[in-house]
Amino acid sequence: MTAFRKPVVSYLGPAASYSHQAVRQAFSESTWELRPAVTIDDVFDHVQDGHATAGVVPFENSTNGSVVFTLDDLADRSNRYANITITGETYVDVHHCLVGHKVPIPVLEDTTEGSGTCTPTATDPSPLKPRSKPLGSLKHIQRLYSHPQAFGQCTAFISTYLKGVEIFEVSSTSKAAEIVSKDTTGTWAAISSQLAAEMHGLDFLGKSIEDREDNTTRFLIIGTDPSVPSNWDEVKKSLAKSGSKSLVSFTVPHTSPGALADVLACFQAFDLNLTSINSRPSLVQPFQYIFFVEFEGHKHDDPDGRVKGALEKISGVAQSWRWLGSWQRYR
Ligand SMILES: O=C(O)C(=O)C[C@]1(C(=O)O)C=C[C@@H](O)C=C1
Repeated sequence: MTAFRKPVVSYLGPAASYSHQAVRQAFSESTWELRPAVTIDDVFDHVQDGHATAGVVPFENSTNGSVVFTLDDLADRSNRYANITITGETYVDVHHCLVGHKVPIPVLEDTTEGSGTCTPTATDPSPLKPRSKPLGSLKHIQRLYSHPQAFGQCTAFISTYLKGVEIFEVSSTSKAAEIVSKDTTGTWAAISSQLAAEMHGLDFLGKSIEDREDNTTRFLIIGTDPSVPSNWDEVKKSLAKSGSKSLVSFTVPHTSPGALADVLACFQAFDLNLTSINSRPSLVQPFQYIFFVEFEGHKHDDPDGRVKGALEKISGVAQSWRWLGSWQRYR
């Protein structure tokens, strides 16, 4: 008798990362094996090479913008991820904690919190006010670990209460908590989820330290099978209710004026509403770009042929282009 093996979905780990929350939201552990990967590149590799059926990767954050690691993999400059397509999306509300070790014996005169006001500078004349205060002294903190996206989401708290602290960018927020749990000096701290702190037995030095209360990250679900699913009729009903989105990447001839506008006009010509535009360097020539356009519409659920029409028109004006997927929208 052969044991039933669950299909694998890969995500940026270790456990208790925000990607872990996203994958648990979108995939049931009763039918899927949720497997942590070390980097976003690894998630793409595992899916492309068939070691995972699906992957979950962060795409954009409402406070700090695009996740460039994911865009770079989608740009696929060396044709490593030729079979990857986007099949879905999910959103996670992101509330960061500052975690580490409390000062063992608080110093009497150390009230630490300060005024909670950043000093205005020439480059930032009206700095953001942090939303929350530290839960105790931070004077002992010398190192701060987190994922670059998380640093970008907590700028007011960091610049107000952790000025001068050395910053260490690591592969995920849960990795940061894991690193800090091994600190024997008591002077390191991490920005991570509450769950990661609890998992590693760390103290809470701050809660809700993100700049904005509505801080949300959108994750994409990736796979390698662009064909229509077997339960297509059911899927179509959901698409009709919530709508759908598609993503294309393209390059344009950089010497011809208006080339980018020509591609954008293809969407306008077929009345397709754009939902996001991004770009990443092509790495072919300095200051040439790969563009990403996300729009409302689905390649396989396109009764009036608008998506088909736009894609055909794009192939006539772009230097190169690629459909990266169509999926049900959640927001
Ligand atoms: O570091 C994590 O916990 C992640 O899952 C990555 C990530 C990201 O890259 O955006 C996910 C959500 C938050 O925006 C911060 C970090």
